Amino acid sequence: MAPPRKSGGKAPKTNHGSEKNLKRKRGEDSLSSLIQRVEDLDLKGSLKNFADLPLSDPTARGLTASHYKTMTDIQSRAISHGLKGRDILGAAKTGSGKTLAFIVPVLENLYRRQWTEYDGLGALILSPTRELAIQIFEVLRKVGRYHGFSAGLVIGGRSLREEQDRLGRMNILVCTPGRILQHLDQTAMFETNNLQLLVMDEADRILDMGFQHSVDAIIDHLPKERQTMLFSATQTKKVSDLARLSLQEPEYVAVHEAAASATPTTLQQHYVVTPLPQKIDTLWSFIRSNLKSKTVVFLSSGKQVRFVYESLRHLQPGIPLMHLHGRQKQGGRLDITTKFSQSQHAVLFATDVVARGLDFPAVDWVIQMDCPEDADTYIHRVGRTARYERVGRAVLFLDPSEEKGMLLRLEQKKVPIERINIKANKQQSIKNQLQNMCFKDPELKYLGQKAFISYVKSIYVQKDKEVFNLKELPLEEFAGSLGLPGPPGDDTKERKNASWKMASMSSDEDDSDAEDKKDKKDEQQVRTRYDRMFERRNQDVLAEHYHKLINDDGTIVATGAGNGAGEDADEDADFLSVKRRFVAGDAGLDQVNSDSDSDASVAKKVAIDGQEPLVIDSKRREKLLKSKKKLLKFKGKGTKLVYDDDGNAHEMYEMEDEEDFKARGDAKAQREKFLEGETERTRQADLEDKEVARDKRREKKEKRKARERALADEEADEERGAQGFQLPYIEPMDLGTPPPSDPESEPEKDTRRPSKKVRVSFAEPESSEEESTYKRDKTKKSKKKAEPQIETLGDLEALASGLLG
Ligand SMILES: Nc1ncnc2c1ncn2[C@@H]1O[C@H](COP(=O)(O)OP(=O)(O)OP(=O)(O)O)[C@@H](O)[C@H]1O
Repeated sequence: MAPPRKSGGKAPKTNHGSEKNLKRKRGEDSLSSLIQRVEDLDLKGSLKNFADLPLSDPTARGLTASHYKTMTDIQSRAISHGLKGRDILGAAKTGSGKTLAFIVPVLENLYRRQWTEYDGLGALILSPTRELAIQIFEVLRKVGRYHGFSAGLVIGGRSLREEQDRLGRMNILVCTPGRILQHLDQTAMFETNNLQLLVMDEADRILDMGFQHSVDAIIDHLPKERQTMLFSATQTKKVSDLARLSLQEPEYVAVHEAAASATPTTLQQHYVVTPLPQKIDTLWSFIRSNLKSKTVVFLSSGKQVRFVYESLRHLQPGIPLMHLHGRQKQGGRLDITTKFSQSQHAVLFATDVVARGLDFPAVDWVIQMDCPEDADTYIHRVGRTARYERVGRAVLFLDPSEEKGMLLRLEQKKVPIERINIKANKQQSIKNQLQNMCFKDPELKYLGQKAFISYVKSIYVQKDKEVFNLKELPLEEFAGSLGLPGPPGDDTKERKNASWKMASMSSDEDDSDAEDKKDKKDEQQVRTRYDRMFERRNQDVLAEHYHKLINDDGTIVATGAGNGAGEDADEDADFLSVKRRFVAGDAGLDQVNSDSDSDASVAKKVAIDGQEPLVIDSKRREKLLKSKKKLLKFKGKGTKLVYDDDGNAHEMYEMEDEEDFKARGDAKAQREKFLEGETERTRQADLEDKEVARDKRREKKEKRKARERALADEEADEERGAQGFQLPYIEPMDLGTPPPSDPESEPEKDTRRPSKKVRVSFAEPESSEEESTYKRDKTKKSKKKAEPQIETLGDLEALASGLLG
């Protein structure tokens, strides 16, 4: 931040000028000395503290203010290379401080180039998830607070247009691949020609198949001559990846390569062998015995997460439960992330959307209820605990069929893990409660069915068949453990129970069979409200889907909807496909509105006014039949009627009686009189129309003027904001600001630059009081800067939007 200007009388012009020159000279000297120190930096030497590094004053102050003093291993090794502009492949254990290892070089390398907003985008930092991007942005904001760069967070969730307007002014962007690609393709003002640094956090994830297309397209937009830094706990060294990124003799900085384990030494890792049908009981028992802990539970899909969260929530374990998966709305995801971060005791059920990079403070346990797809995913998941020298514990649940294969994979990756057993007296079964709940609550049962199917699919699509073997899994018992009467679509099981029988009235049954109809009628009489709900909700729907998935012989068939484990794509559309069926009869329109419990999935015929019946075989058609307007087209043209004073209806143009007509006089005279009357009526109508048109023109003009006035006001506001008087997160600053402790040495403003250009900084907004003083007197500058009140990620989002503003 620029130090306060001296108040008081004006200094003589000549003195002022020479003072400025002096300051500029000092600034230039300190910059060239910094550049020299970086050149002289010995890459082999091991530095311990940030203070040992050749860093600019704003970065050094940012680090101190954020309480970073001693460097971690990866920081002391990677930052030196980064400062020298080398390409880096950085690999270090989870929670070991990789974020700072790239943030510091980003800030420093732009600083030494004296980067300003006129130079455009200088650094692009890519993250695979929005949550991680926000976290990186927060670190950047904290450490870079004394710099004058503009920084933005581009992760979607707001309109493209809003972001477009601000993107052109950014020096550093933290973003997710999809969103930035959208801008690169569509935002005219967004130039990357000048880009100096590209960073990929969780690089192996960004470079994998899921992001391949986006990343390749992004790289196409970037200049080849740039510094590239890739970081991950499980780093890629694939030559093909390095070629894709045009890395130039990258420095492989792998801190844990020589270490005995790939995971933090402060992390205790265990596994329990718990057959698939007992997993949920084991989880419940674990939660009940750890009510004073903070735990993350990983599951393989969003549907699993939802079901486990909802069902355990109903059972009220005595600790707050939260859930997070990719299909949730952005705002909700951020709220949960913040809430869990701030919680002391809580359980978060999550998919791998939180497996990488997220730095939740003080997590005690990581439970992997569903086996991770590979050892790398395991390492990232357990990395949510035991971060930066803290202790933590992790437990992996393995079905007996997964034990051998998974342990081998973990051993190959140097993950030390030991078996533990569950104390028999602590194990509780919630099977009966779940069955009860699913019976009473069709929504929950529906979630259970979806969870079951998504789990089966996730196992089926796993690549590592030595670990995942669907045939070995007791699926029937697994369904039972979720509170389901059997695997969705398993008719034999359901037929055992009379109350479930109606559920098997699937689309395969022949309605023309009179016997069958009678049976159904009888059964209908004993059906309960729940029975009807079950039929309506899910049995048929999921049964069909499940049949598509599983052949008669029990083997799995490819459905084309094979999503990867952990993928949360909603297949509801598939589930809800309804077979065409017709019911005889010509029920009236009312039938559409009647209770559709028993035949929601069955097509109906509806006759309208004796016309050819319409077949209702889809929701869309049923909706159509409820729309009066749309139905008109089936009703034929109406006739316009006029009513006399007695309320009798008449045709519009009824023929008059001839005698009556003659009695009124000569036909010619009558015609002329009629014409005269009509001419006068038309003239009057014309006058009225003109009046209305005039009013409309006037109104339009007034609106236009109001718009122009508002625009002019806005421009004036912007103008004021551009001078640092109004917009909250914008403040004019100089690059290369020397320490404020020495106000004399502040380099002068670069007078070559136009004075009204916007400079966006990491600096926090002034307090409102200070701000108003600031506005009143342009010459007085607030001496003190308020610390930002960033308590939640929501605040951070707001700040990010501010920075983008
Ligand atoms: N030099 C340091 N001194 C003190 N704390 C630090 C230091 N560097 C990082 N930390 C803290 O360590 C924690 C983990 O850092 P960070 O998130 O950068 O780890 P990471 O290596 O990126 O982890 P992951 O592999 O899970 O992404 C953070 O809370 C961070 O504030």
